Amino acid sequence: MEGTTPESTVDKIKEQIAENPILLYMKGSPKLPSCGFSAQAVQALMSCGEQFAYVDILQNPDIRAELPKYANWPTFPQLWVEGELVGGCDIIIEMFQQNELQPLIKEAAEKQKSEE
Ligand SMILES: N[C@@H](CCC(=O)N[C@@H](CS)C(=O)NCC(=O)O)C(=O)O
Ligand code: FES
Repeated sequence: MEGTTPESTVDKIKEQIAENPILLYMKGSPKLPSCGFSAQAVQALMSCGEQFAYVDILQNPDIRAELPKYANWPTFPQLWVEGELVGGCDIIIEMFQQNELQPLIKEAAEKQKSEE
């Protein structure tokens, strides 16, 4: 993309994280994930029953390059809730199995609804 700098990409990332209380950076889309790790994360997240935003990092190579540095997390998927990195696929699945994911997601979704 013309005029894209690492700084402008980080600004874009910060904006996405600030504006979307439940945000999944993934490969592909929730309907058509391009990787098994992203597919697993989507499945766990969808089973929480709330809407979430996503960014397909395969369509956004600048974000793919900069987010791991910004997040200090090397891989995708990355789940961000209320401005904070929750983790990748393993953590999402682990939290889901421990029944910790749903309350986190529900709370973020409730907060957003009450602000609308
Ligand atoms: N164990 C990881 C699996 C994710 C993973 O290994 N992702 C790799 C392959 S999809 C990745 O994002 N590599 C960097 C890249 O493709 O930009 C997790 O818990 O999320
Ligand atoms: S794209 Fe190959 S492991 Fe995710």
